[in-house]
Amino acid sequence: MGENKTGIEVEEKSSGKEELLVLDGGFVVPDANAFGHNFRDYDAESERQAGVETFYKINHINQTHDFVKRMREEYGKLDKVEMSLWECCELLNDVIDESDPDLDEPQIEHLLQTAEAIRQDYPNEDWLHLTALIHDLGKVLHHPKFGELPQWAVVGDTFPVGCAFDESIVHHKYFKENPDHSNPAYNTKFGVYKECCGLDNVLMSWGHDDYMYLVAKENKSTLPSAGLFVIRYHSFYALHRAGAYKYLMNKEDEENMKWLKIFNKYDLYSKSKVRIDVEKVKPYYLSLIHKNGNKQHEDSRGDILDHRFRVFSCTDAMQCCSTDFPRNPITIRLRNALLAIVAHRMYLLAAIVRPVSALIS
Ligand SMILES: O[C@H]1[C@H](O)[C@@H](O)[C@H](O)[C@@H](O)[C@H]1O
Ligand SMILES: [Fe+2]
Ligand SMILES: [Fe+2]
Repeated sequence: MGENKTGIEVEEKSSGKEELLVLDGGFVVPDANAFGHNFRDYDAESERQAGVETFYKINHINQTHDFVKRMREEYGKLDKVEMSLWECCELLNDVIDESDPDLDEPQIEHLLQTAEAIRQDYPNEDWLHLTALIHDLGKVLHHPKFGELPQWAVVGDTFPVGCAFDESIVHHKYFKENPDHSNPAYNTKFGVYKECCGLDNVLMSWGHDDYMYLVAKENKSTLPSAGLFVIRYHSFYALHRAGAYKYLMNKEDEENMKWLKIFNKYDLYSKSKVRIDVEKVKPYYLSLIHKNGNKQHEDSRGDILDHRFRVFSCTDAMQCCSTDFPRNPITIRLRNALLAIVAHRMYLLAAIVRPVSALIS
């Protein structure tokens, strides 16, 4: 087992030969996932196969245009609890993604595995490190303290609703039982959309991606547009892997797609049983938050911003961890002093409003 300076350990096969693929820079990926199969093989007989397929069956039956609209309205309210970015990462210690054939580790591992892998090859793109760190934070929707949305409404690949479900979507056959599948308003190529309307105008199946995107947008995130694009579409494999739905994209989407394709390599192939040394890499990610804080101190509106910074400095963020959350039915607002990307500042607010049962009924 070797280790490099970013905290990612490089595993050597017992043969002594490193069966690894080299990507853009120093980051290397194994030729098989942690279970000995190809990555994203949804049919391979593995210990995860049946659970993953059941997940997609329920997901595909329930993700309708109407459901997504209601979830966006409710979760876009962003009210109640405040917490730091790092605290939110730590909540993902309790979340395991049932949709993923390649990973059954707690999601905090995945955030750091992805961010560290990107950092290795793109050391100067700190906005991308931050994007990686937060890209799956929306999975807190499944956390009991967040109302515990069922997995089918939080994780898994995403796809547009309001137009025909493309055959390239994983376990496509289960869409037959989705009411939109037989609704003429929603089951044509364009459905409710116009050609080249831009993905921003397209409703995506509800889950951690769109939720985190809403959080970032609502808080006037200064992440570059490519960062927000990565957050909203990183699970949209039908588009970025299979090339489906391209006719919904506009020029800006096409530009941003270049970064999404880069990001995807690290998001997918960094999944492994090799754990990141959290304590070792934590100072780097906290330093981004500190950097943000220092920027605020320099700001002419110092007093207001100082106050915010005090509240959300790393030290306070840690104290925050012991804070109890409201019980269900809950309305939570999350606020994170977030993301220093040199002169960039962002406040993260998140909301969970009421249990999903109330929304679905
Ligand atoms: O972005 C990923 C991807 O779409 C995986 O296929 C899915 O299993 C995960 O839930 C998600 O975070
Ligand atoms: Fe994701
Ligand atoms: Fe991910």
